[in-house]
Amino acid sequence: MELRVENLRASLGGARVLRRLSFDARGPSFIGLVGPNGAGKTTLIRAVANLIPFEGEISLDGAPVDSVEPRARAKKIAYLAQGAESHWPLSVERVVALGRLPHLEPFRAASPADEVAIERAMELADVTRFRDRDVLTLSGGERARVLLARALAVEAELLLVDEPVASLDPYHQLGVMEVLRAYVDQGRMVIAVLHDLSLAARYCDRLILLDEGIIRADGGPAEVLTAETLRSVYRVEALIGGEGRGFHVQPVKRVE
Ligand SMILES: Nc1ncnc2c1ncn2[C@@H]1O[C@H](COP(=O)(O)OP(=O)(O)OP(=O)(O)O)[C@@H](O)[C@H]1O
Repeated sequence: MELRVENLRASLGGARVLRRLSFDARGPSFIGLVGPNGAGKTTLIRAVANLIPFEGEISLDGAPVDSVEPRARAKKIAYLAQGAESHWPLSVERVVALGRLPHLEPFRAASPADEVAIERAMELADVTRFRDRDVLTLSGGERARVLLARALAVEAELLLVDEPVASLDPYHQLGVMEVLRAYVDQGRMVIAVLHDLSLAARYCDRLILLDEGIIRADGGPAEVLTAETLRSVYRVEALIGGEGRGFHVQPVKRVE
């Protein structure tokens, strides 16, 4: 899978949110999209999912995303929105099964491959024990994992997730990062919007740091999360240490 973003621009409500943004990503890759509030992270992944109008080019394996037939696109790209909610009183299993919709032939029941994907996704997101529960009766963090399972069940080559760990306890934050890592290690691409810089650095192959609609840094976690970028982009002094899975960033003071 190859993703190319070339000269991407997008405006929302008359305001320019993304300004001439370009990057390429290839092969199995776990990309963390980081940056301060309002930087344009959600807008960028919504553009990649072809959910908002944009100028410039976004292509997947050479095909512009806006030219791909919607059902084919829904199989190739899964998107989990920030704070996504479930509004209907469906069982957990039914909600996760919705992730298979792009794969279903009209008026056909789920195939064995669909069943396997649904079971696997529930297992990965640690929600199998809730399978018969009404999703509306779950806690916020449990529901967030069900919605992640729905996105995993798509088995898309590109998974876009917006703040997937925001409402989770530490155990499940690590669990979700491991699940996303494993998804990439199966040969797919994940782009995750993350505010927890330590988690981002420890699990992602690459970080793209956005600020005011432009890419301010792009590279390995230690290259991107320097004292200088944390000061100039996030406006914080931070303690940075460790490497690999031990890498950590601890913001300690605001810079005015
Ligand atoms: N419909 C809209 N009309 C006007 N401005 C908008 C609209 N939607 C988003 N914006 C603005 O676009 C900018 C980028 O928003 P976006 O949601 O992409 O940021 P973000 O980096 O994901 O932020 P956060 O970390 O706070 O979720 C923000 O300043 C936001 O206020």
